[in-house]
Amino acid sequence: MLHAIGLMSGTSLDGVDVALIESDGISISSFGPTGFRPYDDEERALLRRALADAASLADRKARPGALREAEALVTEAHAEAVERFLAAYALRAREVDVVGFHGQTVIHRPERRLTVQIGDGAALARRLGIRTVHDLRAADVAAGGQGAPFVPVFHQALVRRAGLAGPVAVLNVGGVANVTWIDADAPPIACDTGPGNALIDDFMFERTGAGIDRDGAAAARGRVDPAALDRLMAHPYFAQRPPKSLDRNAFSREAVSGLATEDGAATLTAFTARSVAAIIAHLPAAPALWIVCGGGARNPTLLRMLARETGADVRTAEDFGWSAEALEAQAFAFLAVRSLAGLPLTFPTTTGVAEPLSGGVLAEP
Ligand SMILES: Nc1ncnc2c1ncn2[C@@H]1O[C@H](COP(=O)(O)OP(=O)(O)OP(=O)(O)O)[C@@H](O)[C@H]1O
Ligand SMILES: CC(=O)N[C@H]1[C@@H]2OC[C@@H](O2)[C@@H](O)[C@@H]1O[C@H](C)C(=O)O
Repeated sequence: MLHAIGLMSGTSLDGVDVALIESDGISISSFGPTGFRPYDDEERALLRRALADAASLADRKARPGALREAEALVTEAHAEAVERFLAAYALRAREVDVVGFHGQTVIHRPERRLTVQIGDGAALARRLGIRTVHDLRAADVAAGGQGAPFVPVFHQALVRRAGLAGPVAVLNVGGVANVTWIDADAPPIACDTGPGNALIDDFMFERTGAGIDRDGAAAARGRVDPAALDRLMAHPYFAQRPPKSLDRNAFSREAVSGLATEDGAATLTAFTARSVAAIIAHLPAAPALWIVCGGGARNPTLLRMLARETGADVRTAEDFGWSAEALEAQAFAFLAVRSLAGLPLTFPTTTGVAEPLSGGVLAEP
């Protein structure tokens, strides 16, 4: 068993999640503490500029425009996050066997065999004095895979550890939503389902300056506009069979631009719920249980809409003693251990690679 720290900075641009686990990459022997290092408004603005400057990237090593400055910020923020975490829990770097460093996705175009997560893994390893596995998505995309989602193999370990009979769906609602369908020991089936919180966050940022509909309060007061929801659901992505994945900015919120803020929030929240339910038609069997993780698990309005749209039992990661917020960081700790062991990170049924494939680049301190 190794002590591994996982680091995730996701598409919501809210900050760096940190988690410590003990695992051999197959089972999880213990969950350690978790941490979070938020981005401040200035850092988030720089990351948004970097996302915009990355839209035209063709060379995954190029760092035009704000990307070089943003990569330095991402590396520094992750280093600070780990250093504060170690200090908070009186841990020493030599007690950590490996760090799994996802970095910050700035562009994801698997159809062009291009995915870029900024963050300097070699610099982070040197700064922390800990072996660091980074650039975890590159091998999958280079092999023709979707390059996402990567959490399914960890979801499967969680479901197995909880002794849950399948079929169970584990749904991560981050900026983008992704689902893992798990039944017994069959390979997990997974894909991005559609929008998670990103459209809601961006809409609320535009209308109120706060990049969140906290507790789904605005959506709860609003009314879903059926015509706008139908327009949103007409996107061809929902008819595609898995494996499939998304860039954060894959969907437009133009359909709700004419709605009042609360009705727009309600309609975008319903869009997330209905697009999640649309994946059921592409699964071997409808899950009777959905376990929601990611920040969206904190949105009761979304959870209510998910239960209505799926017709299933919708619970949260916390209901099972998991950490909704830190689960992705835990996953990248698990994936880093698997990378060191040469175990597969992705599968034909999760990203569409031809064979189970390992990945990640190891940087020694
Ligand atoms: N109390 C809350 N009420 C409503 N939404 C919330 C709440 N707390 C968090 N969120 C949502 O969760 C988001 C952060 O979730 P999370 O950290 O899972 O995203 P992420 O990991 O960056 O995304 P991704 O998994 O796509 O990379 C916030 O941007 C916000 O939209
Ligand atoms: C390219 C990329 O960073 N994709 C993210 C994004 O955020 C959620 C969803 O889209 C998922 O596909 C993925 O992250 C999670 C951690 C994953 O790979 O499982």
